[in-house]
Amino acid sequence: MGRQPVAVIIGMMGAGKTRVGKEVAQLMGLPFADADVEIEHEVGMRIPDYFQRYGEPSFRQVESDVINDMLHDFDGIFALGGGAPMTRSVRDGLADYIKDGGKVVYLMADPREAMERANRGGGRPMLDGDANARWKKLYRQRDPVYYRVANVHVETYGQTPLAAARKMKDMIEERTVHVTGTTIEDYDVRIGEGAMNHLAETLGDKPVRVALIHTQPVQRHSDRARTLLRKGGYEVHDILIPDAEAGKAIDVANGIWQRLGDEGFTRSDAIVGVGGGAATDLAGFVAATWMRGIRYVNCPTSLLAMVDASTGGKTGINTPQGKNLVGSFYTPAGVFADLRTLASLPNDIFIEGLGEVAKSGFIRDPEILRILESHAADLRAFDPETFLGSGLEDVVAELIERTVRVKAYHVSADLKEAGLREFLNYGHTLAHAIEKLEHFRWRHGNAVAVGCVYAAELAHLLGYIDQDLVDYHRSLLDSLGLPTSWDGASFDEVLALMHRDKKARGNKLRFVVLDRIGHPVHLDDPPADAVREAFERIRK
Ligand SMILES: NC(=O)c1ccc[n+]([C@@H]2O[C@H](COP(=O)([O-])OP(=O)(O)OC[C@H]3O[C@@H](n4cnc5c(N)ncnc54)[C@H](O)[C@@H]3O)[C@@H](O)[C@H]2O)c1
Ligand SMILES: O=C(O)C(=O)C[C@@H](O)[C@H](O)[C@H](O)COP(=O)(O)O
Repeated sequence: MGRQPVAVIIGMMGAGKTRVGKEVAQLMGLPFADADVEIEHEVGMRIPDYFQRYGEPSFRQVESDVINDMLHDFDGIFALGGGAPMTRSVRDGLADYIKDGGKVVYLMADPREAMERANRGGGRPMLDGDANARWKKLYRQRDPVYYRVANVHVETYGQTPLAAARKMKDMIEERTVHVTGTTIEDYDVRIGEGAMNHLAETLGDKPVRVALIHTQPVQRHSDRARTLLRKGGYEVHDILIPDAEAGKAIDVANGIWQRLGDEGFTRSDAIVGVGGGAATDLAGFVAATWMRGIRYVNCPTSLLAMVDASTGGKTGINTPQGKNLVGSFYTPAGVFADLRTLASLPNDIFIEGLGEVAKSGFIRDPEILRILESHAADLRAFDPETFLGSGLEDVVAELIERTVRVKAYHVSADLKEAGLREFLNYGHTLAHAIEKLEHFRWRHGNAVAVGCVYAAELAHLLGYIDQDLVDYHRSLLDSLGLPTSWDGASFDEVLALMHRDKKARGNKLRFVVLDRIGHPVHLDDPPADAVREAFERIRK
């Protein structure tokens, strides 16, 4: 692929495409180009003169040629004239550009303001005659086309050009993973600063009430969600739940069911979960069970929830007998991994999330492992206060996107975990036992790190992998600040809990092991002595 614009801006005359586009280019340190200026350069005269001399069809042909050339030969921010997307060949060019990863941004300004600005400027052949009436007619024709053609929609009502440009920059830089599947409605995982801005657009206009489920440590992020929801016109019902695993409990779910009943939640209302994986697991569980299922959206705020828990539809609670023993597969309508929320995430909880990131590298995407290796020291030193705008932010965004893609790959093909999805459970057979035996004082991602080393030892004992790969598990996880050993209980206690793992069948244990990096396999009913010996090897 050659050069292509970082973003193409479309929208009505007067929406501010040039003004805002120039600001965006400056913020991103990129060149800016305006299609109309390029056309004037090409034809050697001003556009009104060209229109008058040769007419609109000839102008549209030149416009299309110039734009399609620029789509392959310009690598900055490119603003198009208001009428350009109405030409078929321009739309085709933009569709190909999107397929190659391009961003076509519909700049949606307040129509009244845009109309006034367009009429003030003059020199617009399309507005000859009654300018207001012409503008309104064009708006009615063009708005639905812009909306369809664009893959990024930036609403700037009442904002200054700089504020609009900042918002557009965030949205251009956003990454999206599309989750599909034959048994689910598709949804997007949006990753970026400001990703939460998509809340209302994703919930749509059906819900009247929205239950905003969150924990206390993420209060400032749920406050932002509440503001966005209120702006979207919803009646917001704030539901504070106990933090971390204490929130994943039947009495918490029961308390929320009572509130939803008392506060009149119907099937068309919705739930938004804001917080770490425990909060999003619980929010999803309540959504799955209330009236047998209502719409929900996750706003994960921990790294672990962003890369794993918020996506894929495993919802649930713990019981006194073990981790996640009650729950359902119920997919969200959208997931917003807003990187701004990481600016309050404590270092140890960030590092914990790297456990699931590494797991995804081991089972599917070796590039994740390479990124982890080359940025281990910076990742380990994660500081929420300096994170946003730092070089590390891009690295973390890339890791989140890649890990979510690994998750999407498995859940799209096998939502209900008939086989393939079990690979996401690499390291979890032991991890869940550790969490339970440690009374949930051990963080999930830390337990998964130890569990991956255990699975590697088991695989090595049974001849699947060599010692080097076991050592690599230890050295990589250790370099990230993750634990690789545990000695908190007897083998018999661990074994009893591993038999309650959801992969177990009858009296037989079932593990996921690797036979090489990126290639997991199922291990059914392994020899008892290997199961025990692998455990001895992860003890301190
Ligand atoms: N459903 C799934 O597919 C899936 C996948 C992986 C993990 N999980 C579950 O997710 C849970 C682990 O998630 P977790 O690691 O996020 O733990 P967590 O939800 O317990 O959150 C960890 C702590 O960090 C706080 N926190 C979260 N975001 C914060 C922020 N931005 N600023 C300040 N504090 C913040 C939380 O309030 C909590 O105190 C486990 O229950 C695990 O079983 C589920
Ligand atoms: O999505 C999955 O499937 C996973 O197994 C992802 C795991 O990382 C996650 O911890 C999940 O909650 C484990 O689920 P469980 O079914 O083993 O309870």
